[in-house]
Amino acid sequence: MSDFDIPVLDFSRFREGDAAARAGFAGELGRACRDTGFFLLKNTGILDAQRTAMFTVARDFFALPAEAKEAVAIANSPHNRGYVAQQVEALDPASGVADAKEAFNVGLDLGADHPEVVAGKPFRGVNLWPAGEPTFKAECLGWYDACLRLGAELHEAFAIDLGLPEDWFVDKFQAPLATLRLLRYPAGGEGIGAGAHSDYGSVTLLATDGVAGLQVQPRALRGTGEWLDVPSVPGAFVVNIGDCLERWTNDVYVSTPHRVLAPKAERFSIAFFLDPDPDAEVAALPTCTGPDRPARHAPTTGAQHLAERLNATYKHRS
Ligand SMILES: O=C(O)CCC(=O)C(=O)O
Ligand SMILES: [Fe+2]
Repeated sequence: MSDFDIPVLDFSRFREGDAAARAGFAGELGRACRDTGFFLLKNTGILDAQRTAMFTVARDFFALPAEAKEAVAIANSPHNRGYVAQQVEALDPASGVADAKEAFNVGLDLGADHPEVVAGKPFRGVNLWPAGEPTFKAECLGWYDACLRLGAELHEAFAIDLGLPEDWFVDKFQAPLATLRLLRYPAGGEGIGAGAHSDYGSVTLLATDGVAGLQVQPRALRGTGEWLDVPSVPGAFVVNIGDCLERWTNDVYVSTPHRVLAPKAERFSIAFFLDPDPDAEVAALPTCTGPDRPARHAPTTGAQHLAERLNATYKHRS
């Protein structure tokens, strides 16, 4: 396997396999996380029917009149939820080009009377929902839960690969900072779909409709101006490591820059960004540090890390 491979991993080996199969899966996963930080994950247990329904409601949402979408604009939420119109966000601000995509964010679904919402805890707030769209809300929350479970199981495999107890991450993902993001890239091939960036969280689970456009820049290509197309396998998730897990693993796992070209045909994708609990300590893992590898980053928390990454100008790696 070279730096250029985006391997396809079979999650049923981990979920249904014996200890040896689970260890084998974890080893392959670990290699992908160290090399490219991107892999495809098939046989996740999420049914095609649920995936189809999710894409259908996303398509219907973006087809609503602009006023209906603006009524749930992210500007109305202090907690990173709601609708983002085209040309509003620039994931690569240094490029001077805004993203052609539009998006809708859903966070952990807490009621207005939840103690952490009442207390005004950062990122803890109510979701914004378009009026009269109960199916939209139900599918979004169903997808959110399915991704949360899958993300938690993946962290068991990360723990095995990293030489930690299998349940090491469990108490760090009890009520995590996770964001579901529906994305629509308009047809036409103008500008950039989503500018070059790395993701902020621990891991991202991405479902796409198969329309090409997503590209990654593994370490070996940095500075060359060359990008690698991410292949599409029907039903499989594109999974990538984000900055939080890179930091947690003391840079053993890699959070790889990626971008989305403006597609010729309309393109939809459903991203799920999984960050740990707000108060979870994110400090270099004991198995990723040693005399030859001192901790490279100061300890932080889930909420602090996310706030810094959302507020800061995006990082530029040389
Ligand atoms: O839509 C995609 O394929 C990727 C989107 C992405 O990278 C992001 O929103 O962080
Ligand atoms: Fe991304």
